[in-house]
Amino acid sequence: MTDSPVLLNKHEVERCLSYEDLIPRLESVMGKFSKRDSSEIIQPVRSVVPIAQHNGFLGVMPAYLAAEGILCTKMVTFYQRAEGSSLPSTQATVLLFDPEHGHVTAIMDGEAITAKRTAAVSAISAKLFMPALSKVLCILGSGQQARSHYDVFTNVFNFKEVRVWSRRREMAHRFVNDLQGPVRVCSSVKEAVTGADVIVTATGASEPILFGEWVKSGAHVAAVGACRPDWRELDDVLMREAVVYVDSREGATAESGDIVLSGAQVFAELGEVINGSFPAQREKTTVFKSLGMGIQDAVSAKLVLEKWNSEH
Ligand SMILES: NC(=O)C1=CN([C@@H]2O[C@H](COP(=O)(O)OP(=O)(O)OC[C@H]3O[C@@H](n4cnc5c(N)ncnc54)[C@H](O)[C@@H]3O)[C@@H](O)[C@H]2O)C=CC1
Ligand SMILES: O=C(O)C1=NCCCC1
Repeated sequence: MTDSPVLLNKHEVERCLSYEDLIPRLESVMGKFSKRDSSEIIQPVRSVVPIAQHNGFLGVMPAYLAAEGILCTKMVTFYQRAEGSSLPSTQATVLLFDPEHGHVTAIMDGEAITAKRTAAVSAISAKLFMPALSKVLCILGSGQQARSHYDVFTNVFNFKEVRVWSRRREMAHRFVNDLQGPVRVCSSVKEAVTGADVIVTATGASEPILFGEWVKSGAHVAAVGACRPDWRELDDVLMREAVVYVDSREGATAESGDIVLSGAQVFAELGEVINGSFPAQREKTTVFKSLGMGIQDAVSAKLVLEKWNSEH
């Protein structure tokens, strides 16, 4: 008879997951993933089931990390909601298994994991690719990802100015009112991104909202939205002129409209830069196209369980 799985809600998961612990684990696992050693890591591309009647998708994201003894899957739904809807667009549950015997050891909220690990990975990309002496951060969008990106970027870096743009100005003001530090609300994407050193795109857009002609040469773009092969956040000019990094080449080819439809070449995976097999071209305009990976959820969930176990 095995023990019942530990059940952790969003509040507990949030409390048990710090960026300080998360960032080094994500760097390590993404470096290992990019070595493509299947005796160490197995992570297929996400399976996606469209729910066309309701503008949604179900994604299933399994991963096995043999050396760390982590067997995990996340189930995530993402829905294109009407502006101002009280329901989150991204909802998720993460299961951890005992890899030796196959039973479930923990069932936890995946919303907090998704928000934090995605923002932490973008922060890793910024650490590698943003211009030296970056002063201005710009966030496009005002939802869950915008908030987690604001939290980690202002924690890890020292920006002099933070700007936010959201489709409805009122939502940008609501976002800013919840924060401690000063943030400038901008009325257009062009105004928000002009002169910015780092731009985070975290919207539900399916057509380009960020145009290369507005982006300062040498800026770094962490592109988090547009996770379907026919969705875009960035235009062709930006995609073709920038040096493009991705989290996973297979994921990007299967899921990123910004890459597939622009015909942009992927220069390297983030893990390949972490490993030293490809350079970080910090002096050029760079795009990190993030789609999200099961291994990121797996190491995050393990951290949460370790912390929780240490307290009980
Ligand atoms: N790369 C990754 O690992 C992950 C990516 N995502 C993606 O990140 C994006 C943001 O996710 P959440 O913050 O959870 O969603 P959310 O619903 O909390 O926020 C979405 C934001 O996008 C804005 N928006 C929606 N449609 C828009 C449009 N057509 N044009 C401009 N702005 C628009 C909304 O006003 C809101 O500010 C989504 O595309 C989601 O699929 C989410 C989780 C992980
Ligand atoms: O990695 C994830 O988790 C997600 N990626 C894209 C969209 C929703 C969730």
